[in-house]
Amino acid sequence: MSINFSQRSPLPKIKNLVLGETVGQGSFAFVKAACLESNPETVVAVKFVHLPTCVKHGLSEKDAIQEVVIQSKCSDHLNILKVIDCNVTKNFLWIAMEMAGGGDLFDKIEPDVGVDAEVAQFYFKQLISAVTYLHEKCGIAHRDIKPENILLDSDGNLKLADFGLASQFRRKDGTKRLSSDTRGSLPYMAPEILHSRNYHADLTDIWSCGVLVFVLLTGETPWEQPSRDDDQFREFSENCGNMVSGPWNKISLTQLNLVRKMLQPDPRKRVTLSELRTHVWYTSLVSFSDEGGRCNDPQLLSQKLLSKLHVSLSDDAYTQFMKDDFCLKIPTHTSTQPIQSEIADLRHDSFCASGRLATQHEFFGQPGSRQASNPDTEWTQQVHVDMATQQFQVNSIPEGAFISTSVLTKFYSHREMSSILPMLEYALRNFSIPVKTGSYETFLELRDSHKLEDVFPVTIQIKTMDRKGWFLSGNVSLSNAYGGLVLISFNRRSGDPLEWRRLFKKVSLVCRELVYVP
Ligand SMILES: Nc1ncnc2c1ncn2[C@@H]1O[C@H](COP(=O)(O)OP(=O)(O)OP(=O)(O)O)[C@@H](O)[C@H]1O
Repeated sequence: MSINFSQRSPLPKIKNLVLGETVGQGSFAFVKAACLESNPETVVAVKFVHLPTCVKHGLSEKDAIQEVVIQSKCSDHLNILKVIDCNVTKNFLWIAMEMAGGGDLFDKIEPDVGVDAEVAQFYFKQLISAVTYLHEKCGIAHRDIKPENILLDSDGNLKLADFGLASQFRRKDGTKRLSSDTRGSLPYMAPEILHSRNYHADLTDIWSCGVLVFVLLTGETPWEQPSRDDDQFREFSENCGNMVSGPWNKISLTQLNLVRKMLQPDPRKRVTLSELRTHVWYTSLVSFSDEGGRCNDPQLLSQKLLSKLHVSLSDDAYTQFMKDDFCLKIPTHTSTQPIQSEIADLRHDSFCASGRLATQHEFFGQPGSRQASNPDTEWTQQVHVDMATQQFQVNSIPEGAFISTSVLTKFYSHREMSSILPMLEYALRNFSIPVKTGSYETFLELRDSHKLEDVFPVTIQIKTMDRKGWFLSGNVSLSNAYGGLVLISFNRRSGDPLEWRRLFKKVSLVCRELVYVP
């Protein structure tokens, strides 16, 4: 799905708000930072849902509005993304929400590794707290709990978002309504959704939380779908959940016991939320949070997150990778697959253009940037404390790391565009991602037709199939950043985020000469 909303419809004006940079884009919507006209310190996020695109893909305007109505009803919890205001205009539904300054949770999960166990515990506690509030106070089941629908605030607290599939399972008189539709994302979906005629939607949320904890602890989903056609799920069912091989090996006993109770295929035997809240993983304190479960040491949390995030650019990794993966171009299960009909070329992204890249760090002001007075030291500090840069470092994590406010699938380059573009093009093409040759020449043409400082950002669209055969799309965006560096950012739009990060890591390794490592 290739959408350029800006070319199709101009953005509506929103009273009292000044729109800033684009902070994210999904299949139907994009999100911009905005601040109050009267108080620029107050920053919010505004999501613009493009209604014609929704309708084109079978989602009615009413469905899109219903999502906001439900989310507004349950906005009174620390771990649920707050809706502030919304309205419908000719082409857009806009929703002003609290800004999730820490970006997406999925972006902080290392594929095949997961996150630090204490970080997993912290997010498990916050998620169970949010789901308890949703079920017990609001009578609403989320029905699409997965890392892609979880954002973080700038202190790293979890914010459950995307209520597009949520439904009211408890009636006003307290009785429960059964569900019968097949909704959700297959790897996170409870088996009864596929196999039973009627089921309790709230119980399926507990299953999805179990899969999510599994992903946090291992960096992969336990199966593709909860059906007997899936080898992993069949093995799990045949062994009554007693799994010790593969990714299950990475989980310690206490957590394994917990995950198995949540992944109980019989919903009547599945652990309840109140039982989960008595589990030691829920009751014991996390070193970087207060009694209320809120993060009180974001720096420690960032360091713990970073301790698992690593992109190796070493000679060994490079040689091994070139030998095993890259030049062989083995199709089926080892690499991405082309979608032949679409060949991406380099484009000027007028929508995100803002001259020099205004990053969220600047928008909000981050530790280290406020006090810095010398522009040279300012950019070095910014780049060096950015989690994205630190993931390439082999040694210690420097003091001052902060929860990254934008995607981690990015690197800075100190090289010229004449080196960057051909190398990126070479890497992408060798991962079977169709990109037109001659992107540097295209860049020069674009530069001639724009003012030099206005040519950025330029983007290359990516549409491919991941190694499991699922659609994966997004773009690689090149912007001018601090100190003359070029920021190369891989922005996922749809598909498995773990696969997206795998792709980013491989491209970074192949293009390692481009990557700026302090
Ligand atoms: N409140 C927010 N604060 C900061 N960033 C946000 C916020 N809401 C969304 N984003 C960013 O925008 C991206 C796209 O938003 P979202 O996933 O809601 O769009 P969508 O089109 O509804 O998604 P989908 O493709 O799942 O249907 C998110 O991945 C996230 O990076």
